[in-house]
Amino acid sequence: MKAGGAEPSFKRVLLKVSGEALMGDREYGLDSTTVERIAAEVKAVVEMGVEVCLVIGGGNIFRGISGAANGMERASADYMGMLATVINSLAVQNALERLGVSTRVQSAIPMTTVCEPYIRRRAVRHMEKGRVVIFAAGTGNPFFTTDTAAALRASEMGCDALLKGTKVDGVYTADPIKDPTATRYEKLTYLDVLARDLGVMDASAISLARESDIPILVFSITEPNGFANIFRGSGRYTIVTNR
Ligand SMILES: Nc1ncnc2c1ncn2[C@@H]1O[C@H](COP(=O)(O)OP(=O)(O)OP(=O)(O)O)[C@@H](O)[C@H]1O
Ligand SMILES: O=c1ccn([C@@H]2O[C@H](COP(=O)(O)O)[C@@H](O)[C@H]2O)c(=O)[nH]1
Repeated sequence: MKAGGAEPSFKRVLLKVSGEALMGDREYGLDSTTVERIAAEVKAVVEMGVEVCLVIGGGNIFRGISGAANGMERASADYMGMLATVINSLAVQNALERLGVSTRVQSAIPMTTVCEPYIRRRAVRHMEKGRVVIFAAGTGNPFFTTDTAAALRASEMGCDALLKGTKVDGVYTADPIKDPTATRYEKLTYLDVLARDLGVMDASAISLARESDIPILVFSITEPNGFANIFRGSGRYTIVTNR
């Protein structure tokens, strides 16, 4: 499947959805209309013949760093954040299955009465069978983020691209939500993102994607069809690669 006109074909991709994007206009938690819209876009992309796996953030429920700022031990707070991503993953799984999309949730923190534990070879097999695999609980380790989990799972699954769906439509010279004068890049290298300290994704995720040579496409998932349009050749995104 072609993405972005002149971009290479993507057969298997990992979509990272920020937790905050699942809030819609709410201040906290999940907006069911937004979850259903994103699920419908994932279904459309699967129907184009693309193998899709997902990592969902937890920022709409809990971030470890906020717990630590309020005096909690950081590792415990991070485990709470990881559990938040499991809640989001189950919500997205449910929305996909209501649309008839076959899915599996695999958690990096084993909770076998709720979902499968993460087993790499099993996840690959699910994807080969056309199932959407949702990787929950981040990396399973505190002090990391779901961006790093996304780069890790994309590497392990042999994905052709990591698509980061967030609230902004690409990478900017500064955070566009805080700085209205920030300008948008069309294309960057991993080293540019690291050297210019562009905060759209954490440095460990960028470094891992760089090592695995997996292009990162940053796009707005709050924009209707933001994800599906990338595969229709009409998507708006910033692409981060080695060159
Ligand atoms: N240079 C930059 N270019 C674009 N966005 C930036 C930049 N610097 C900071 N940002 C901010 O980074 C955010 C992307 O992170 P995002 O909100 O997706 O967080 P996350 O940790 O991936 O997910 P969650 O919402 O689950 O915490 C954007 O919404 C944007 O406001
Ligand atoms: O590998 C990981 C992934 C996540 N966490 C914790 O979860 C929250 C939510 O993830 P976001 O990436 O911020 O959406 C994060 O703030 C961490 O507290 C983790 O510890 N390890």
